[in-house]
Amino acid sequence: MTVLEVQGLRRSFAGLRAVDGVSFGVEQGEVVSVIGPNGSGKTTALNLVSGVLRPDEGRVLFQGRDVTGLRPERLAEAGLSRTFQNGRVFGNLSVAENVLIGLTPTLRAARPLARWRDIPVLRWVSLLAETAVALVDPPSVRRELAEREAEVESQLDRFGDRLRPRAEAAAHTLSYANRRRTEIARALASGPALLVLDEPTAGMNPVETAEVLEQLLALKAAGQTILLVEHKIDLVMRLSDRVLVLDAGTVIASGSPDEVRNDPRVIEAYLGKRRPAVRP
Ligand SMILES: Nc1ncnc2c1ncn2[C@@H]1O[C@H](COP(=O)(O)OP(=O)(O)OP(=O)(O)O)[C@@H](O)[C@H]1O
Repeated sequence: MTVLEVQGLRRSFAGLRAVDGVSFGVEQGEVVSVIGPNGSGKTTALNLVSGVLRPDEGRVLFQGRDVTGLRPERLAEAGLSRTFQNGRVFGNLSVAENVLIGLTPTLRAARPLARWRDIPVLRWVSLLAETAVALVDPPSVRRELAEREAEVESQLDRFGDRLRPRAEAAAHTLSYANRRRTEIARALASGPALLVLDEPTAGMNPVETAEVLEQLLALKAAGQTILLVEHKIDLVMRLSDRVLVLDAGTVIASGSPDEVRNDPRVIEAYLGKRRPAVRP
């Protein structure tokens, strides 16, 4: 089954074509990586897929549904979760609370009338209902949150000694690598059909990178569908089923890691701009 289908995406910034007619698909259980030199449009492409930016042209189909232009929170509810290049966490909340927030799209009792949020006239009714539920704290909400705590625990366990002992620590006290782990745990908490990761190992040392690679391989083995932007080519080659290479906003090559590694256009794009990225 095709989880994500991107058709002819375009997005310009002040005349600069950051993404210029990009099309690709992600099948269920696949890991697809997007690579390319700096400024080639990778993050913009992820932003278009995950609703952070609206495309000037093109369509995004998620699980067969046209979701072009939907906001990120609606996409999260539909099953598309993402992380950001710079590791966004809520600094004053604990690690466990950050992960709990990732479960918001799955809450039912705590978010009555959530589906009315997109209807301008009824939006306030939905907000009022959520506030009332928060103030009254009915047993159904307590039960739901207690159930969700088990999910938070299991996400923290995924990162073992790195996050488990720090569950109650404020996120601003974490190392950079642990913030990235917290962000991944938060994105996974809702059980997304598609996990979108923007440079999950950015700023990590080789040991930390190897650890994240193992965790991503475990996720892949468990059947998680992943779309990934990453500069670390060794990680991309080990993890990906397919690799998409962007240059100047267009797809210049796509295929298995081996096909892409040996593609002359890819070698040229990298050697012209970032010498050590691709090893022939
Ligand atoms: N909000 C923006 N406003 C103006 N220009 C932008 C904006 N976002 C991206 N760009 C430009 O679009 C082009 C593509 O940027 P993008 O961040 O998508 O590339 P990238 O491949 O992710 O780069 P990197 O590997 O450095 O993260 C770049 O020239 C960038 O300067």
